[in-house]
Amino acid sequence: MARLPEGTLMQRAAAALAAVCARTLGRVYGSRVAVLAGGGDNGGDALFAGARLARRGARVTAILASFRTHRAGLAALRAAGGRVVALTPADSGGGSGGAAALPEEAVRAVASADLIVDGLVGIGGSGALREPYAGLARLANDAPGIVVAVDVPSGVDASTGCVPGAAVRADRTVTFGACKIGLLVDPGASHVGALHVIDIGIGPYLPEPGVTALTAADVADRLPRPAAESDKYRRGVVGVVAGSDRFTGAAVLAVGGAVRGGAGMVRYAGPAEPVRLVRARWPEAVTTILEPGDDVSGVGRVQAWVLGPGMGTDDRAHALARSVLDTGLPTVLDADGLTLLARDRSLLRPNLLLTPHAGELSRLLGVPAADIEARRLEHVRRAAAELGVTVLLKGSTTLVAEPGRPVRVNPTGTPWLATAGTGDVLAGLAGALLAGGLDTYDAGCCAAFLHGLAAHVAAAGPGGATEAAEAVLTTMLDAVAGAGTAGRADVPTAPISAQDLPDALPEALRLLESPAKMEE
Ligand SMILES: NC(=O)C1=CN([C@@H]2O[C@H](COP(=O)(O)OP(=O)(O)OC[C@H]3O[C@@H](n4cnc5c(N)ncnc54)[C@H](OP(=O)(O)O)[C@@H]3O)[C@@H](O)[C@H]2O)[C@@H](O)CC1
Ligand SMILES: [K+]
Repeated sequence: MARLPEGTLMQRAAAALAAVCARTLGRVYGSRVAVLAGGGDNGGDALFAGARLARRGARVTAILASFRTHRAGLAALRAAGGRVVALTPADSGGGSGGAAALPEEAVRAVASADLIVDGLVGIGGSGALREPYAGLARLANDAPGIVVAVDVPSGVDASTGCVPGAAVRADRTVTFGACKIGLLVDPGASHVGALHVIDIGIGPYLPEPGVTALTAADVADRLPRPAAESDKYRRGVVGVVAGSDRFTGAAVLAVGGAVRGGAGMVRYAGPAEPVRLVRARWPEAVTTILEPGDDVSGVGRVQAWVLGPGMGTDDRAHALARSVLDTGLPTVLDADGLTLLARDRSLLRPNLLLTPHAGELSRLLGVPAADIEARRLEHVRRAAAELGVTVLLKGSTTLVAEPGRPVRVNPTGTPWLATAGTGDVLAGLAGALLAGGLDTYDAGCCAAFLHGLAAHVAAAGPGGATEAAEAVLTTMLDAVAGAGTAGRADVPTAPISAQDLPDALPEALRLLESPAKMEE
């Protein structure tokens, strides 16, 4: 890299950025483009890209947020016929700022632009955006034009995904070299829009990432597959301790996730009413009625447990949970099981996969849930380190952390999953993968991946399932792996319920197993 002439990387970045802008505009000639340029190299990228668009006939106005502007970029823009609006000290807005403090010319240029290039700050940004950067970010968000962020939406912390103040909400983000962590982790991830990862030739020089994502091929490689000589015991028997007379659905859903997740056998143990319902919906499950005070010694041989959804948190539930954990077998601990653990840390064992949402992690760590949502990466890492186990933090971007390994971010999530009971299915599915021999880290990551894919399949319905899943498998994952462009398929979708997920899992698995389709 040191041998590349100065500016080569920026030229590659600007060329790719201009190409994405041109594709987005459709017709460049005569289009109106506003370039928001900060004082660093991120502004330089944006100005050079603006110059390229101006040379193709776009009417480009650059708004300079800082007195220190990238000189060569500014010269190129001017030479290509671009207009420049420089903000003066009075435009800084005295800290409170906002659009009102910006000159009319800048406001007009942004409001009337077909496309706005956000080159305010990139990986060199730190802390909440100051004025006038923050005001320009808000202006861009309120404008009707398409917003293309350069490297990172300004205001999003590239290394954590935290958004400490005003931030650009982009329709597209063109990022260079590698996908930054902050583009994958919420709340930053929800500012990114469609993601384009551009290889500018610095791959070999990048450090080991602290966050990674599994591709479809990675997941397919890891999934346990029955061999010719497999019997139900070798494929893995998963024991499910979930549900209660009050919460019967949790039992049915967790068992469903385990059955459809490929377990050789599912044993369910619980009170008589959920046992009846489990048998009605999943006749292949082997059930044991637990009377109050029973432990799991009579349940039979299992290789992994799913413990917690809907089981309650009273003393009996506590004793039952302890009897499961005392087996020492790999266990997915979810929902009420996590509440019990938050109250009694002596339940902690090695070989656990905890699957909290932000509220449950908040109780485990003694940190407000809002802090967890704002700094998800930090808190999932901290939970894994403090508890010494694998932690899967559910949410709009699910994260899986294990001490000493990179955090894995799940790329298949969808907002349709934010509905009651979906977590029970995830717990059952992860349990099936644990029983099949995956370790807690891979079981958590693969379960989250398949769960998200099944949700896309279910939301798209039979007509659009394949298209929806392929869109997730090809474009999005390529982008995460650093190879291209991400976009979501325009498949019509509808709300899903948790019970749709077990039924969608077989189709999700089939699509995952058809590499030809994924590589098209
Ligand atoms: N690395 C590479 O190989 C390549 C990198 N490339 C590009 O370079 C970018 C990194 O450039 P960079 O290092 O110059 O930093 P950058 O993101 O422009 O930010 C610095 C500016 O932001 C300002 N600023 C900071 N925080 C702020 C705040 N809170 N609120 C307001 N202002 C704030 C800060 O102001 P200052 O603190 O100096 O007053 C300074 O002016 C990278 O993202 C990519 O686009 C490509 O060309 C390809 C090759
Ligand atoms: K930016």
